[in-house]
Amino acid sequence: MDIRGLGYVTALSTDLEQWREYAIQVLGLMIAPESTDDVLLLKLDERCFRIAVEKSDRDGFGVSGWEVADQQAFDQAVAGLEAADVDVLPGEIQARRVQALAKFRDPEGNRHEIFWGPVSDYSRFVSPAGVKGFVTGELGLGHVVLPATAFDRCREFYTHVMGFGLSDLMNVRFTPDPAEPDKRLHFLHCNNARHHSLAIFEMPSDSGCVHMMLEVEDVDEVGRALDRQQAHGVKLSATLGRHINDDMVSFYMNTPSGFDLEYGSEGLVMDWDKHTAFGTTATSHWGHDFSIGFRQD
Ligand SMILES: Cc1ccc(O)c(O)c1CC[C@@H]1C(=O)CC[C@]2(C)C(=O)CC[C@@H]12
Ligand SMILES: [Fe+2]
Repeated sequence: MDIRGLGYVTALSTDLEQWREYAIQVLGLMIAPESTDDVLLLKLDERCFRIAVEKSDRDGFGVSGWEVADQQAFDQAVAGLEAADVDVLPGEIQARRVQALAKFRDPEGNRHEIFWGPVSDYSRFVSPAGVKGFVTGELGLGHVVLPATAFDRCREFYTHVMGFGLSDLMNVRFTPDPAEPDKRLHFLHCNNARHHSLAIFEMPSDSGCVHMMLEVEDVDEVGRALDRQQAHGVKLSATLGRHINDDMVSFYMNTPSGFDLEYGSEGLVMDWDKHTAFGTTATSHWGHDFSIGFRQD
C-alpha cells in the first residue's frame, strides 16, 4: 500500500460552537464556507478542509484519512486490506470531498479511511489569528498518535498491510512500579519525508487518540500559539520542548474533543535512504514536561 500522507482527520463533538471558537482563536484555522450545522470543516491550506468536526452525542476522535495517489493505488490498497481479511466498506465521498473512499478499522478498532483525489478550490489560507501558514503539501497534514493495546497486531497491520515503515521507537516507563512493563511507542512513516505520520502507543485512550500534530512554518508561530492557548484558558498538556527523533519544537494542549493537539515547527525532513531506526529512552532534548498534563487544576 502506497500511502502518500495523512490527508485529513475527523473529530466528534457535542459542541461545535466551542470547536469553532477554538479553531479560529487558538489554532488560527479558517472555517470553510461548506460547513453546516452538523459538520465544521476546518481549512488550513489550499484544500477545502483538513479537519472535519462532526456533531455527535459524544466528544472524541473520529477517523484518520490516508491519501493515495490515484485510482490504481486506491484499488491496490483495498485489495491489500481485503487480502488481509480486513472489512472494507465504501465511504462518503461527498462528505470528504474526494474521488474514492474506503473505510476500515485497525486491530485496535481505531477508525481509518483511505482516499484519493481531494477536491480543492485553491482559495488561499488566510488565518483569522494571523498564522503565516501550516506545513502540509508533500509532507501531509501532520501526524496522529493512536492507542494500540493490541500492540503486536497493530504493528503488524501498519507495517505489513498498510505499508508504514518504522522511523524509531521508545519504551516509555510510565509508573515507578518496577513490575509494570514499559509501554511501547513506535513512530511510523508513510511515503513522504515527514518523520512520522502515525505513532502507536501501547496504552488505551478515552478519546480514541493520544494526540494529533499540526506543524507551522516557524518557531515564532509556535510561541504565538502558546500565547493564544494561555489567553483562551486552554489546558496545556505538555510544555514547550524539542523532540529528539524529529527535532520538532512543540507544545501540547487539549482540544474540545478531549484528545490533545501538538502544535510544532522545525520538524525534520527525512531522507529515508540514509536513515537507520533507533531506540531512545528520552522524549526531548529539552522541555516537554508531560507531567503538567496529569495535574488536576
Ligand atoms: C517522544 C515524541 C516524539 C515525537 C513526537 O511527535 C511526540 O509526540 C513524542 C511524544 C509522544 C508521547 C505522547 O504523545 C503521550 C505521552 C507520552 C507517551 C509520554 O509520556 C512520553 C512520550 C509521550
Ligand atoms: Fe507528536
